[in-house]
This record gives sequence, C-alpha cells and structure tokens, in this order.
Amino acid sequence: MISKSIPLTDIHRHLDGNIRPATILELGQKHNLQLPANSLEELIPHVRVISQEPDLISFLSKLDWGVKVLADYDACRQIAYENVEDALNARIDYAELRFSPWYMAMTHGLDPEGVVEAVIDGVTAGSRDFGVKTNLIGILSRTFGQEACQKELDACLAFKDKLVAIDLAGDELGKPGELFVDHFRQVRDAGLHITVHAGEAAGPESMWQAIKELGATRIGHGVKAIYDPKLMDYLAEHKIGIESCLTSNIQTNTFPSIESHPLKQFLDHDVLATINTDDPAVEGIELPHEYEIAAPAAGLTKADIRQAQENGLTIAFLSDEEKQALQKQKMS
Ligand SMILES: O=c1[nH]cnc2c1ncn2[C@@H]1O[C@H](CO)[C@@H](O)[C@H]1O
Ligand SMILES: [Zn+2]
Repeated sequence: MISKSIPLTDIHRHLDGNIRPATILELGQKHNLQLPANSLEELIPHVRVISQEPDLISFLSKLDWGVKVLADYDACRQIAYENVEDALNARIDYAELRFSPWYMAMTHGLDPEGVVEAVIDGVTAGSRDFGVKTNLIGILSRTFGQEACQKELDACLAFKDKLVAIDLAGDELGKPGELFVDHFRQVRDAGLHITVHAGEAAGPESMWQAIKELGATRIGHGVKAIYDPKLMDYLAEHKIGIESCLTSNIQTNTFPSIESHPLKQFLDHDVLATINTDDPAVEGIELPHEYEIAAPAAGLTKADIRQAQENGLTIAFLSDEEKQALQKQKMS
C-alpha cells in the first residue's frame, strides 16, 4: 500500500540505529573486539528487539553493540554507506538519516568531528552509488548530559552546511529539554532546522517545551499529544510535523499494542503526521513493513496511508524545488 506516484520518504531513521548485525560481527572480528557472540544467529538477540521491551531505555540499550564496533573512521564511513544501500532496498526515494556523533565516537575515543566527516563521506558516496536522495540530521544524545551534547553540537556545526537539522534524542524522562535551551539557541543561530524527540517517554508538556523553548518545527514520535486537545489543535494549525514510528512505539512500550497506536487520530485531526522506521535493524523491520502491515494494523485506511505518505514529502527538510523534482521523478 505504498503509493507508486508519491515519493516514499523516511524522515525519522537513525543511521546508528541501523547497523547490520553482519557488519557488527565483521567489524568486531576485524578489530579484535569482544562481542557477546561469535555467530550471526547468536548475536541477533543482543542487537535486535525480539518482542516488547519494558521501556525506552531497555530498547535503546539494543543499539549499543552497533556503536561499540566503530573502532575507527573507516568503520563509521562503512556503516553510513551501507545505510544508503538499505534505504534503496526499502524502496525509499528520500531519506533523512540522523546520527549522534558522540554516541558513535565514545567507545573508542574517536573525535566527534572526525565521525561527522566520515558519516558525510559514507552517505555522500552511498547516495551517488545507490541513487537515493539523502540529507543528514545531527543528534544531540541527551542521555550523556549537557557537556557531551555541546561537544557533539560543536562537531555538527563544524559541518553545518552538510546537515539540514539538529535533533535531541535519548533519555527524555531523565534529561528533559529544559537542559538544552542554550544548545538549541546555537542551532537556531546557525540557521538549521530543529526536530526533537518529545512526547515519547514523557508527556505533552515535553512537546510544548520542544516547540516553544527549543524551536522545534517537527517532533519525533509526539504520540502523547493525544492527551492534550489544545496541543493537537496547535500542531494542526501551526503545521508542526509528526514523525511517527509505529513498530518502535510498541517495542519501547510507549503503547501496549499496535491497535492502540494513535497515528490515525493525528491524521483525522489534520496533523501532518508521517510513517517512518526509527531504528530499522534494531527493530527488525523496514519501511514497507510499516506501510503494509503496521499501518493497517493501527487502523489506518488506504486513504490515511496515502495522506501519511504525502505528508512525508510536505514536512521533509527540502526546498520546494527539491520536493517538486522528487515528485517529477515519480511521474516519469
Ligand atoms: O526511539 C528513540 N527514542 C529516543 N532516542 C532514540 C530512539 N532511537 C534511538 N535513539 C537515540 O538516538 C541516538 C542514536 O542516533 C542515541 O542517543 C539513541 O539512544
Ligand atoms: Zn528516533
């Protein structure tokens, strides 16, 4: 139920949450690192969510082995490149790939700026070789605190012309947005777009804060808005985009089941909500699964799914000309 006449976008996709298990094994062996298993079959349960995790933090721990094998800049370049090939295999026309330089750098003491450069290199080469249009979003991993976030922000801003936006991700409950007001003032000064993970583990107040104090024009997940009618109205009226990730929200136990997911309520309320993956390799899904299996299970009609696909292009961090060019390609 992916419409062939509308560009397929994935605008919430963590590049460092999408490291292939086979690559984790390969890089671990290449760099003589201690892994929890020596075969793919045994490694999978350590790097992939098998059913539902108790909470967001347990879910996020499944991403850790992926970044622990990033022993040098070549490894960062390789996983960035493979991410674009994965996007092609998922039939994606345009991907916004996001990554946290600090999270990727910290295990092996890499320089976050070197990580940003390597990711840009890998994604640029991948886009050229696989023909998928991409943009990059730098992540501040709130989990590691204000100082680490300032370091990764500095690394991102050193390459600000190669990024379209900055995001705040990680432990939303433990590290609230209030701690990052100064960081996002710098992002606004640099002229980058802002999207923030909010209303996932915390409530609607976290989304208000992201919009009003951090300057977010898009929100990652944002599902808790359904408990605040004023916020639902505000999102629709001010065209704040919602980056929904259905399977992720079940695996993090944000919602108990796919049937209870509120994406349809957003669409019925004329909020610009979209369908995305989040961390595909960790979740064991890809974008077609979200469109063809998860979305119908969440109660979306064919028309709803089409609307969500259209919204993806509408809220993408692209110029009008770039959007038209993508649309034109689908028509030819
Ligand atoms: O669903 C999510 N919610 C919040 N943070 C996330 C999610 N998925 C990944 N990360 C966070 O993003 C950074 C890596 O790109 C890491 O900080 C990881 O914990
Ligand atoms: Zn995310």
